[in-house]
Amino acid sequence: MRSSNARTLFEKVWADHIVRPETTDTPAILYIDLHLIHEVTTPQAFTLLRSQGLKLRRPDLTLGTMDHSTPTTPVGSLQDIAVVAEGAAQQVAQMEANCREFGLELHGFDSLHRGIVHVIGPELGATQPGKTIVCGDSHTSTHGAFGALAFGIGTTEVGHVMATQCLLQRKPKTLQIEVRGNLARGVTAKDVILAIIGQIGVDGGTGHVIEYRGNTISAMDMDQRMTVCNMSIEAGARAGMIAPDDTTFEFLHGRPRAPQGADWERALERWRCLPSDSDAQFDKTVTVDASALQPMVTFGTNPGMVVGVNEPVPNRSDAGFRKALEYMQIPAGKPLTESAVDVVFVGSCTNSRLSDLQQAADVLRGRHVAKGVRMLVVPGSQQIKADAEAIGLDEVFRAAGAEWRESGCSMCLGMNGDTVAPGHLSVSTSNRNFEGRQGKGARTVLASPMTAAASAIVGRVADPRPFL
Ligand SMILES: CC(C)[C@H](C(=O)O)[C@@H](O)C(=O)O
Ligand code: SF4
Repeated sequence: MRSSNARTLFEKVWADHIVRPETTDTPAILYIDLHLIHEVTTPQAFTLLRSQGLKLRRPDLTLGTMDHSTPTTPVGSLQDIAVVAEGAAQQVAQMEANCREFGLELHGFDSLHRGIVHVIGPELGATQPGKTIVCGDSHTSTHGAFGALAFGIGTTEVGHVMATQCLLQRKPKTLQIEVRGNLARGVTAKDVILAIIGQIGVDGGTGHVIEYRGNTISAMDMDQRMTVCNMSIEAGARAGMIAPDDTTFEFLHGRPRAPQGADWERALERWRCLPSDSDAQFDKTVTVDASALQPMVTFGTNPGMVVGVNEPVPNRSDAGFRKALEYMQIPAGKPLTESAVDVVFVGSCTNSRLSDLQQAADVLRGRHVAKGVRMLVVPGSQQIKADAEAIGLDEVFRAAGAEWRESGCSMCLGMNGDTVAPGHLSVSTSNRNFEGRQGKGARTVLASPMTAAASAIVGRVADPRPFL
């Protein structure tokens, strides 16, 4: 039976945070529970605050890290960063100074919790169900895996949130993506989200907040759910969300910023009310059969240009498609397994958590990276680095001939000096394969950690399943 007040997860979180409702003339004013900040998109906002003599409205709801411009080779001090990349050094020093001046918590160089902003929020337990979370970064959608409404904002909006803890927003529409079926061995959350983007297109989610549902999603652990939500933005969506459940609660329990004791019990009560009502209506519905999926790889210059690793690259005559294949130097009609690989990158906010590293290590254990291939493994946070080292993953990577690095965004976008050379082909576990994303003229194939590791061994894009 339909009841008129049935609501989706998104609608519940939205309604809980309305300070002033939307009208035809004005967007809604939305209260923000957590503002994550990093060194790239904050300098202008701090300058604005300073020039207007403003303080942060809620420094206690603001959490900073440095990730994009930080070196992944060990450095002794801030000064050493200049050696890596000059602009980067300035950004990092400025972030330190700004956070000190405004009294903000920053996970700087010495912090065990420094790492990619979308990795440390969940790791600290700051990311929680039902929260509104923003950051001047498009992959803020990652935090939606916990049933939070989380999205990227522009630099001007970063300033608004700093000054007011609020944001002007138009209410997006809702899109449910129902993913059903058990994943075959060697097929991961990364393959699921790449397949979804392949199916609905890079603008398939435009104007919508996606809720991922179905038994494939509920069977996923939090790392996998984060991988899925992370790439919502690559389907054009405003945000991606997954209903919180026991998997979510177990992940959060006991983390430093999660509620404790009686507060935890009260939080659980609230969180259990968040999932979409059974008769809630979505503006749009898409169904995906995940049981038939194979490992996916991108062949073009957007994440929607994707095929199964053994499938031939499709042939289309439109100019955009031709241009993408030309840039990628990938022929239509042949599978990517014929393409030679120069670089393999395991990392980024999509796939740099412990289980991702474990999957790559499982493929590499006792094997070696092919001659001429450079493989870089970059954990998402210093905590993940420590956890990985505690179980010997660093040794597996080093023994295989891969480089084991400090945490950060690294080669995902190459702001810190970790780049792919012009013309080189990189198999990357990151989320964007745009022209020049990993370096000028670099060619990027997006894939799962297992596919990336298998490709490193073979020296061509490779199906990981024979290595499992
Ligand atoms: C630098 C930052 C603004 C950017 C983003 O918003 O996503 C980056 O993280 C990216 O992945 O391209
Ligand atoms: S890892 Fe990549 S996608 Fe994620 S925040 Fe950093 S640059 Fe952006």
